Amino acid sequence: MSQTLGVYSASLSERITPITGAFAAGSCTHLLGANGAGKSSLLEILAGISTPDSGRCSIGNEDLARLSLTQLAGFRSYLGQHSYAAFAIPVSDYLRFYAAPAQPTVPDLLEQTLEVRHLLSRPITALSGGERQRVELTRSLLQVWPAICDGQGIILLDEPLQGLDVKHQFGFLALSRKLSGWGNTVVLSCHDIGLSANHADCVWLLKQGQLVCQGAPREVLTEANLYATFDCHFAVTEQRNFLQIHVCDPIVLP
Ligand SMILES: Nc1ncnc2c1ncn2[C@@H]1O[C@H](COP(=O)(O)OP(=O)(O)OP(=O)(O)O)[C@@H](O)[C@H]1O
Repeated sequence: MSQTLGVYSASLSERITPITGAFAAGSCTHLLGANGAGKSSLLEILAGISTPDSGRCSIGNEDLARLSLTQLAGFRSYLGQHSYAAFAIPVSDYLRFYAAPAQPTVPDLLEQTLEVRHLLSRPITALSGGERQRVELTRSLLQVWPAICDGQGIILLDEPLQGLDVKHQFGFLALSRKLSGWGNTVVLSCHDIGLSANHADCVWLLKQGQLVCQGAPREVLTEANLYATFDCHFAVTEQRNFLQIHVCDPIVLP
């Protein structure tokens, strides 16, 4: 089954107005927009956690609503913004609890990127914010790792970079591209426009629950589109094949 994700006129009361679009299998899409723009709400709809009031979602040729949670759990990972364990269990137990039966240990690729091995014996509640986020990212990918290895995974991540230091941010963005390169569908939300400009195959700009535009970063991340989305003036330049995006007009307080 191809794992292209589609939304057709999907809306969620006062959070998302009807949105239509597709996230291609094998692509890494970043959702960008101001606070409250609807990024988390859209991810919840795509994950099957929130049911749209109207419209529908599809995975390949299947209607998302027709898939059971057990079926989804085999290939779809979702990491919310506040997915934190509340109990002081060791990281190793936490990861083992969620891991796919066929992949009980952390694969080398995840370890190289997220570096959680030295944290395994520590209580999860005693980690720093960024360390916990690395454990949560590991957990969410470990859960569907066999499907990811087959290029059949759907990976939905709400602000995966939150709390990560620079090295782990870049490492994780490289990992996201690698996993989408294997055929998986990756959709994540991000607040760093400059990083998304250079690490996404596709970006969606959202504002007040609406899709402003979507497409390849170089086509979509124009000064006009960014102003329309964020109400800030941006300067977009290119250096050594990298897009550089800065706010160029400071917001003047009264
Ligand atoms: N559970 C909820 N019930 C009702 N409204 C909600 C709920 N969660 C979010 N909202 C509202 O829906 C709108 C979209 O919120 P959402 O969390 O999707 O935005 P976001 O783009 O992810 O924002 P942020 O960047 O701050 O995380 C906001 O107006 C928010 O107040």
